[in-house]
Amino acid sequence: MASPVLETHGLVKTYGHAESEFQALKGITTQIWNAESVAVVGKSGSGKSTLMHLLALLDAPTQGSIVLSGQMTSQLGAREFSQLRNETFGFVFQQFFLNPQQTVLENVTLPLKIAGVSKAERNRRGMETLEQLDMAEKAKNKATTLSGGQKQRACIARALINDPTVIFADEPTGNLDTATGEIVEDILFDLHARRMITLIVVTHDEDLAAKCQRRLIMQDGQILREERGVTP
Ligand SMILES: Nc1ncnc2c1ncn2[C@@H]1O[C@H](COP(=O)(O)OP(=O)(O)OP(=O)(O)O)[C@@H](O)[C@H]1O
Repeated sequence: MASPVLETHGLVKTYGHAESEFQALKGITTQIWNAESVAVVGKSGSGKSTLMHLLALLDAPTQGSIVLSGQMTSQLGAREFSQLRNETFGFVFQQFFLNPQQTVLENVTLPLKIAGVSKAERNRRGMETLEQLDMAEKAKNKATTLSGGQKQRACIARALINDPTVIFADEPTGNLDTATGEIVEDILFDLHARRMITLIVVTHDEDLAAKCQRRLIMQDGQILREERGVTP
């Protein structure tokens, strides 16, 4: 039977203090199942990115809890917390977040460097992953010399390098033209299907959301409703 990879219980996130206080999430209880694809959709300001940041352990909730593979994350120390995040999650962002001073290979292998993997092993695994994404010949290029689609493929390679359980993609095609965006979508859904990677996508793009098995529709810091099924 499927088990949740992530569960949230009564998740509240409040930004600011006193008069400027704003409740961006108002008590979210949900599950993300192992190996499913989920889109988080809703109007601007509805809380999508805030929810993603909490699920990805990039930020802490004001109230409520997050359980990752059965483990209550609030009980982890800071070091365990970042180690778990580095080992379990891969990230693909609209803005790429590649270091322009570094080569593609250095960018892609950064999560391994953080995990303390030797340089030889980093380079071996980096090249293997770049080959899978048809990017091996760009390994020595500086990240700035890549096209948008190539940058996003480098980001997907970086997201994959630690063999993650979950990939978080925040508007992954937002900076790409339609054709390039579709190639990137195909890569992400192919990885999801072949490697059983859980895919959590935050997007305004209805076509992209429709390709996910489930959609969480957010409004004013709450999940308004859920939709299931992939639109053909
Ligand atoms: N650091 C912050 N300080 C104060 N308010 C914040 C902060 N981050 C987000 N907010 C507010 O929380 C609400 C939810 O923001 P969030 O970025 O999660 O929305 P979103 O649905 O992802 O929006 P978009 O689609 O525009 O990216 C918004 O009203 C936003 O202004």
